[in-house]
Amino acid sequence: MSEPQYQQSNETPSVTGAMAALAQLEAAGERAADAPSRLRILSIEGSDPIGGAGTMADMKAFTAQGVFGYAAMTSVLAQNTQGVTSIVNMEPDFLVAQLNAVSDDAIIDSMKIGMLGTPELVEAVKGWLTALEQHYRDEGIAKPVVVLDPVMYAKSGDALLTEQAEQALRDIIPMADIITPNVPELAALADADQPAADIDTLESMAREVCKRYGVAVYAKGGALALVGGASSTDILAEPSDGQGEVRTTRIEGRAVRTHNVHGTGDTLSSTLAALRPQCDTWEQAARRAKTWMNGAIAAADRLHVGKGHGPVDFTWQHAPTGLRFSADYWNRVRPIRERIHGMRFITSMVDATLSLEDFAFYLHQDDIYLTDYTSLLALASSRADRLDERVFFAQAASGGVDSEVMFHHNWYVKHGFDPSGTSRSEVTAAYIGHEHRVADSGSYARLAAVVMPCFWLYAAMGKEMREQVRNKHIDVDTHPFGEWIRMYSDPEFTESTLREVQICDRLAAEASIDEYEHMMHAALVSSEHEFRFFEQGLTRPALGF
Ligand SMILES: Nc1ncnc2c1ncn2[C@@H]1O[C@H](COP(=O)(O)OP(=O)(O)O)[C@@H](O)[C@H]1O
Ligand SMILES: Cc1ncc(COP(=O)(O)OP(=O)(O)O)c(N)n1
Repeated sequence: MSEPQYQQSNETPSVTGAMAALAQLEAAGERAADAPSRLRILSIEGSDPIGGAGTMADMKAFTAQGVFGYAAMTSVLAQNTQGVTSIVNMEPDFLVAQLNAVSDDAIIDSMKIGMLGTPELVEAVKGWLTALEQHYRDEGIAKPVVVLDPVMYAKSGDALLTEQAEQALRDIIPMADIITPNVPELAALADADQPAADIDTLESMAREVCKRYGVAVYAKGGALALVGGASSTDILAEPSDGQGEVRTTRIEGRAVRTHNVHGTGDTLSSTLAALRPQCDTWEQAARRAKTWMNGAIAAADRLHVGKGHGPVDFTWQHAPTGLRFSADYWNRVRPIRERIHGMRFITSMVDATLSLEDFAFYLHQDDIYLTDYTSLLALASSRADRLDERVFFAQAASGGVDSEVMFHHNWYVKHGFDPSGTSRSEVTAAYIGHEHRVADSGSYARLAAVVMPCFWLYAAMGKEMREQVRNKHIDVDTHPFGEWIRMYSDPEFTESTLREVQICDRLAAEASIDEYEHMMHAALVSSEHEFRFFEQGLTRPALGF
């Protein structure tokens, strides 16, 4: 008997459909074995030794988008965040030699053309690009995407294009798939008297330039983001048919209040060049580029590069390097720390004017909180991936918290309070709720971070309050809240705090940027809850205490 044959006619449509789909997947798999793993994008640009604009920005933007970058340099600049001091333009033949070095050896999927400097350099690129496109047509190779950034000036006001080169630049524009002028460059291309001062004018200029040159225009509106409003909007204008009709789309983003925007235009253009081959439309590529750009600008202030307009952070999706999680947290939590240290509940504890009733209310809420906190420390122990950390959290859950609970109990007895029957306040419930939600994520790192402020903010406060009491020449042993202050300034508690912080640093160093930010968010929200927790001591709601 012969083997059964899989003949189409004998199978149901769903089976044949599945078989065809599987065959397609298998064929794609076979092809993938020969396909390049990365898109290959060329930057034709001038340099920037400070690393924020030009070739350097392009290379970093390419890497951030997961593509491989080639670079041919049109000019070498002495520039930094404060401006351009000197420019050496390449000999046109030498630029062509660089371009040929790339195109004779490798395939170019996409390119970003930026600063071209002189009419001769523009002509050199034009000649090389014409020959390349002809060669790709002859060989049946897909035409590379061409993004042309019509660089005319740096934000510092320095001219990056000679006057004579401007006409040559206009002549090369039709060779591009898209041009990416900023506000003044768009006005120059539209022959407008004034640069656009609002988004409607930017849109009509982009429409005009798109119509005039027959290419898509991505008008970068950074200059408008700086003049106010919460949003930063760019305009995408595309020829919508062959009859000169233009479709415009507003590409919206959040405005970032920063002066660190050196190289934003270069970076946006090279990001578009990297993303277009990965997207179906310019609009899709533009939205992805804008979103990424926004993250890079939002992280720019923390880079601390240069004295002028600093660059954006191309690596914003990576956890900070050289900056520990603990240092990052301590810096970011500063406003909350300052509010805690200056709040009346704390200052009146130090000068011993806090009423015993207010303190008793706070203490009892703390009792309620600690019950849950202990269970979270125990959970952290069970999740710990290292024995020493498992032991640390287990000990903190039993020994550490135990001493606080004992202190509370003794204090009630000494001062004649009976906390039984008091329920958890909304503030206490909210803090506990936050910690449990973070724990529910299942992440050990986030759990370690969410419980950290309860160690560190108390240790810092204990230390500072003890100093303040000493400065007032009050003996901490006779101070009405001295025992509480002593508990949190105790070397053993400080040591536990240090260990907990070290654990968070270790976990953060091994975390992805996403996990790092989750840890940071968990810790910062806990810190805000700490502030409210103290605050409720004075605003205490009636809970039957
Ligand atoms: N302060 C800002 N907040 C948000 N986005 C900005 C800001 N400044 C610039 N951008 C964005 O950066 C990109 C580059 O634009 P722009 O700064 O106008 O270019 P150029 O550097 O060529 O002047 C655009 O997407 C723009 O919207
Ligand atoms: C070599 C080089 N090319 C282009 C620019 C312009 O960069 P841009 O992104 O427009 O931002 P600013 O530098 O103007 O802030 C440049 N500066 N250098």
